[in-house]
Amino acid sequence: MQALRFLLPFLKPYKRLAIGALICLVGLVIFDLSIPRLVQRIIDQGIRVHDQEVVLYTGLLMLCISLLSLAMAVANNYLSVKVGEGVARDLREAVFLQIQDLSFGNLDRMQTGGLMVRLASDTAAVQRIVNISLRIGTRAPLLMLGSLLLMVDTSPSLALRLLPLILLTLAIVTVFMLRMEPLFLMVQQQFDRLNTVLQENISGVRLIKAFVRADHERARFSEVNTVFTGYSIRILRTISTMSPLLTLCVNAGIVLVIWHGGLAAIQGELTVGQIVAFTNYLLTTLTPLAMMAMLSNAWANGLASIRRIKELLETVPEVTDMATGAATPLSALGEGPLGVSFCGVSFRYNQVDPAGNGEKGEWILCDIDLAVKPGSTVAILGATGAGKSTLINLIPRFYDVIGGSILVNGVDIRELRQQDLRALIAVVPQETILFSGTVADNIRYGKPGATLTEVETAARAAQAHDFIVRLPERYETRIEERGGNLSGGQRQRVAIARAILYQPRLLILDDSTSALDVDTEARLQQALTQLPFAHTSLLVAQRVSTVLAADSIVILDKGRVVSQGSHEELLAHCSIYQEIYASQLGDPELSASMFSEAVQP
Ligand SMILES: Nc1ncnc2c1ncn2[C@@H]1O[C@H](COP(=O)(O)OP(=O)(O)OP(=O)(O)O)[C@@H](O)[C@H]1O
Repeated sequence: MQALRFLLPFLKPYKRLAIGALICLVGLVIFDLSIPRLVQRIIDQGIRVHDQEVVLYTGLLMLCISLLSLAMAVANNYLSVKVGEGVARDLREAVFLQIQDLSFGNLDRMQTGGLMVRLASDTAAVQRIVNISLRIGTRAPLLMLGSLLLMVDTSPSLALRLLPLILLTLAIVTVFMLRMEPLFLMVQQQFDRLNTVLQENISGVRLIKAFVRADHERARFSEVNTVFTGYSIRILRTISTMSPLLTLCVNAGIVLVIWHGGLAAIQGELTVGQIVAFTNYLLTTLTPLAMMAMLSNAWANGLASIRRIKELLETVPEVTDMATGAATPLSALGEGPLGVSFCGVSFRYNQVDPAGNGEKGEWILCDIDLAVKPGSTVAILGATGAGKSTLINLIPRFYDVIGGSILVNGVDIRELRQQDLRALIAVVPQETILFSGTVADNIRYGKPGATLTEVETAARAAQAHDFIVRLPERYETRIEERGGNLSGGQRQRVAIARAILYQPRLLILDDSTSALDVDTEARLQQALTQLPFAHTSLLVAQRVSTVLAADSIVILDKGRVVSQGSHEELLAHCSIYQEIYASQLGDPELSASMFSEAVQP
């Protein structure tokens, strides 16, 4: 019932088509049920009394009904397929949009494989269930009910004798359906796992080869595959036990009808036509029951899919906007580069524990106070795992702070609509993401209307132009999936060009120059200071060379700000900075010249 309630809004736009399909179906059932009655008439009022006219006219009537049945069946199929496809398309879109709407925190807990299954297989399973419901799924119970009534009408005493057998068949089907539902659910879960492993293997195939882990991955896949196959076999075994049992019930029914009916006919209580009609009605009672049991596969599958889609669509994004109208308008931020203030910010992942077992993540950021002046360049330096990416991910509200607040130009970011806030910021993430398409398309991603000159200017600033013009088709060269035909450093520069072209008021580079050589990085840093639009820059880095030219460097250690100042101030007073500096660039004295080179315009 819950599943139906969930599906109703998706069915609403196709109400007329669905009603049309059901009307055809009712017509079809009426025609189906009329045939045995006409057969009875041919036998009793035609063949038995040698009345050719009755045989001829009734035969013709049956032919007309068959043709009408055919037309109804075609119309019913056409309409139900349209409804099923339409509902599936709308569901796919809803799932897709929901995935887009979910916050990073929600997505962290969902596996990509599972989401792909939701989008592809689950929506297809719902399409099947809608399609089936408008066809055989409704036709079968209607036929059964009609046949039962007509059996009683034909011979109440014979119908009464057959009642135990019909109830037994119903019980068998119910037991099998109940047994199969959890099995189908398990099959779907295993299918999710199978997809996840497969997807990880496809995306990580280079790594697997490099570490010679093919055997390990084969074993992992084989394990999931075996479990999946095991459940599938259990389902097939259950179905193959049920089929002969149902056939036995149908055959037993026919024997009972012929036996009791035959005796009644000898005593003149029943006609031959009535026995034939009764046998037909018995078949149209029991056969749909068997069909429904077979369809229980699709039903259970579809219901499990609906449950999973429902769960996904009902997931509340962890980061939400204030109610419409209550959000602060962007105009409150004024013009020009953004200033960012962290006021006592604390954060941990898994603050919302989906399992409800009270386990929450460790604190990743503790009591961060930090001010980034508008128009300045601030670098965040720290060891791996210090919380640098986490810190900058809080600014565009990829995650919401748990303690404290973040202000942008004096406005708490939670008062801004996520879309508005993000439109002011360009983030170059640590892991470069490129889409398949041309180099120019990728650079234009945030500003689709940009001219080629604008694209080139951004690429020059990102130190990408030189390598792009050496590509076979320059800016029109196609980038393969995930940038497979570019080097790591080239990918990073395309991603930086994309952010520059966007002309954000706050530019965040999350360790996105890590694959560049020191010279290229220095040129890039230089170019970033001369961008033709007013902006604030936040640079996350592990390398000291990346942060030398920043106005201010923040040292983050184990989620806390341990020091902040210019390169010279930190070199003089901050022991962690001195250590990082010495480990990466050697003797501070010797490297002083490098610093002056980096900051020279
Ligand atoms: N999505 C996540 N879910 C749970 N924990 C996370 C997540 N992302 C990061 N962490 C944890 O948060 C801590 C800080 O990670 P973060 O990526 O912010 O560090 P970082 O300083 O940027 O490190 P690196 O320089 O290696 O990128 C790590 O212990 C990491 O395991």
